[in-house]
Amino acid sequence: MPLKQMKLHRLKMRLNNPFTTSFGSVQEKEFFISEVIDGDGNRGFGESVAFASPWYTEETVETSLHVIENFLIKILQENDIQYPDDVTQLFSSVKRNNMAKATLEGAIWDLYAKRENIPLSKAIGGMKQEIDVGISIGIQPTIKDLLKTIEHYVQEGYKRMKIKIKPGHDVNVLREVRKHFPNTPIMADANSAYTLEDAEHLKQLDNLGLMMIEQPLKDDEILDHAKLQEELNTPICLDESIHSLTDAKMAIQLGACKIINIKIGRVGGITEAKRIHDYCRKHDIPVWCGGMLEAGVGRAHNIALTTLSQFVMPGDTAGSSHYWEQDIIQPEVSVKNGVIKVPDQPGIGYEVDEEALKKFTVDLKTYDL
Ligand SMILES: O=C(O)CCC(=O)c1ccccc1C(=O)O
Ligand SMILES: [Mg+2]
Repeated sequence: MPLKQMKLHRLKMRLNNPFTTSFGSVQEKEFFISEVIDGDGNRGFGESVAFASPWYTEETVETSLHVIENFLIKILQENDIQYPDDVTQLFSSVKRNNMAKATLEGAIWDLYAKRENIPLSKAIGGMKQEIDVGISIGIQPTIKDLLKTIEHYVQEGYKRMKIKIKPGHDVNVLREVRKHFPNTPIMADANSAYTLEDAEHLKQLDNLGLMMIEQPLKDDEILDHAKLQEELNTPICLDESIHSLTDAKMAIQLGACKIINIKIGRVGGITEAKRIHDYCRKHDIPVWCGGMLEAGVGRAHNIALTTLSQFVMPGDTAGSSHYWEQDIIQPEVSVKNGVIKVPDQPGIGYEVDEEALKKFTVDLKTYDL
């Protein structure tokens, strides 16, 4: 692929509502839109997902920029890319920093699909024309607020409700939720807030009919997750623990989880996400696509990934308007009855709205490739 230039648009956008997890709240979001341009004037887009502080993984907006500018761009300048999969191999000389890598790799995948004149979903081997999505609900000020919020999203048709939990705000809350919504598919996400010593307490979740509990323990506690899964009937789903196919293999073979949440940024790009997907498919492990409060470009990548066959559970890719007053793509991502229609235009299948992009841009850097 004749890559000519990479642009890094730094955007600042404000979420409609603060999003609260066991680790704190996010409302202002700074991130990068990567734009790779070829010799024929095609443009591919990617989006970075690291937050301002390293609460989710060790990466931040600033570490992403540091790694992209000083290492990853050089690799693209010094090597020819035949196929997007090459990028993962080339970037492997840089350890971890997966979100930085995925920022550039995603743009190259979009460019590749546009050059081939096919949707990104087809370029990666996806077959679905529609995908099912659920919604992730942050910690609310009161149980009453939470119940009202859930009611709203049940009415909108989202396919499952993900409720954030933390110590002191878990079994009690979920019991109440289950009482009001006896038949709604519900899951919980702890974002690493517990230790194995909480096993007895977490066992109380077993009679609430949850689809799964996501990431109860620390990201590197794969062994402890295996011990916890032995105690729990509720399936464990891993999020923060899975940075690579190697992590996924270890987690599955040790019995640390029964379900995996795949996030493109966390695993270093679409190619690695596909490899994890393929392994899970072979081993009958259901997967679903997680979210990082993305703007439209990242959302479009998640939609394409979710068209792969082993994404058998609703993901976190809610509609644009749930997050943003104005998104940066046209049309915005819309969800009807918990379903997104997969776009059939080339590449990510949504147009980047140049005016919106400009409006939210606080810095722009250009690198010749
Ligand atoms: O709606 C979304 O994009 C996902 C929301 C979410 O749960 C989340 C948001 C930011 C960081 C981590 C997580 C998570 O899945 O743990
Ligand atoms: Mg999670």
